[in-house]
Amino acid sequence: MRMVVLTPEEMGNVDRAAITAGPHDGYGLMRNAGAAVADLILERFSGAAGVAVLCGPGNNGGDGYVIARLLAERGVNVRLFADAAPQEDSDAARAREDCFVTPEALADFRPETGWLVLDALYGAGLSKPIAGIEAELIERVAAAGVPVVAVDLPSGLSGLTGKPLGSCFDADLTVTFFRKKPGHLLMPGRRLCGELVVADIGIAETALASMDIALWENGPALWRDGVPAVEIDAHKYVRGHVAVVSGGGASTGAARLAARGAARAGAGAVTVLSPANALSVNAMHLTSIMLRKAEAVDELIAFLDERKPTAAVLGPAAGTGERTRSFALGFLERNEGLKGLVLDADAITAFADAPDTLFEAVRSSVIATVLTPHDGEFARLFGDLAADASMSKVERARAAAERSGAVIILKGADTVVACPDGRAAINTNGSRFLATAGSGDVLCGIVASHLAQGMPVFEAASAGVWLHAEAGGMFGRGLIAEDLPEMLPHVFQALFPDDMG
Ligand SMILES: NC(=O)C1=CN([C@@H]2O[C@H](COP(=O)(O)OP(=O)(O)OC[C@H]3O[C@@H](n4cnc5c(N)ncnc54)[C@H](O)[C@@H]3O)[C@@H](O)[C@H]2O)[C@@H](O)CC1
Ligand SMILES: [K+]
Repeated sequence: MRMVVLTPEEMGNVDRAAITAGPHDGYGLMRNAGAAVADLILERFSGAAGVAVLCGPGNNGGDGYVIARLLAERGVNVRLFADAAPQEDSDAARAREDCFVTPEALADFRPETGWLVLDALYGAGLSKPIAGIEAELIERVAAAGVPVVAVDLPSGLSGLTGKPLGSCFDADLTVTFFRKKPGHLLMPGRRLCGELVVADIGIAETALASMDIALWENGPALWRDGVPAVEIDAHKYVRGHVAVVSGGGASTGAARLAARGAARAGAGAVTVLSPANALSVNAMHLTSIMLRKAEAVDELIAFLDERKPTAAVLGPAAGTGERTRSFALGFLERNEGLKGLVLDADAITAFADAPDTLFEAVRSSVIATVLTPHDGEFARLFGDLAADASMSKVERARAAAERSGAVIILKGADTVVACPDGRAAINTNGSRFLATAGSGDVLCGIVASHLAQGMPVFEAASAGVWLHAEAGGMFGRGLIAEDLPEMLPHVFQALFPDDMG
């Protein structure tokens, strides 16, 4: 199943639609939410001496009152801390009335060893930084190092951006409802949530039917059907031909990493395009991958006319000068044969002084273009978006995609893939071991390989990011970039077990 991610605002719409459709009213959903959290606490923290429930003024606090009551009914030692009473006649007010545990003042809360803290201060409704006594409590809990279970979101964390607004709980377990929110997946939110559980609270799947969904957690369900099958009568060029541009004599490894990634990801043919001074070093290190001289753009055009590659990679150690700029524009001006272009590293930096030249070329090109910046490269092309701290990583990547006309792979521990049409995916299978030189070069090759094989661009980019991360995770400690292409057959075997033979 495709893993839909809802913004807090969309989740509010879903809640309202579900309440209108029935059978549960708002308090019914709150009771279901509270029961899901209480069950998990009983299951996971049965050895706790007690549970201190901290309730805020809104519905997040309402969930907390339900949890306090259910745990106390089950014989758990519960203390309840809350200052402001919920608004009269609200669901949270009903939950408080039904809770027989007497609330104590928040200021009287002291974390106790062996106890669990249940954070029900703020969830989706957080609207400003947490201050005063609540901020103090968060500091006290962090200093005491006691375990924290957060209801919906760790209080202080923005469900939209994944960034804390001031003080924020660092939870061991977060239980959210119905669907994940961007703040659970984007860093540092993902880390601050601890383990994330999505609980069913009785909202029907049909609540999503009328919504214009545009954000997913990246995973095979998003693109698996688009991965090209290899037909029994396939020949190498039917399986796509990827061209990778190499840098000069002392900087050729990056292109070969991309080329190897492209080959292992399924392209039938791969050619490295090399300046004259790097031909012999490239030749010494290439076997199944072809090699061709392309010193200047006329040689590139001759190659494109003659060999008709279906996708290309430009940037890894290609240099930031005129050759790279002219090659990028040369690729983008093609109107037949070439289907996809991945611009990375130096090909991004090469346009730092003239981003609009690149964007205009991308927008007027028929070629599906993917830009793969890390944060530093992103800032070179989209300085204003990079500087806007109010934007989430998803919003930044989407705005960049819309402006440039390219699919953006904004890399990091929480890589975001965004399409100019607004679709976006947050990647969550990233391995910490991917932080190694050359890893990004391999990613370019994998993405280009899928483009070369005719996969639509958003799917090709999302698949490339996921497969690359999966390969890194499967290898684990000791990983170097050279290992990533070699892990791909194992990743594919796990993904397509029927594809042997
Ligand atoms: N029917 C529903 O809508 C459901 C909602 N649920 C819960 O409801 C939560 C959302 O409830 P609300 O929309 O009431 O929002 P919250 O309970 O997160 O907080 C909203 C209240 O806190 C105040 N506030 C926000 N930030 C503050 C800050 N930093 N300092 C002081 N006051 C602040 C607001 O003015 C408002 O009164 C979800 O996170 C979830 O836990 C669940 O019960 C499931 C069903
Ligand atoms: K919370």
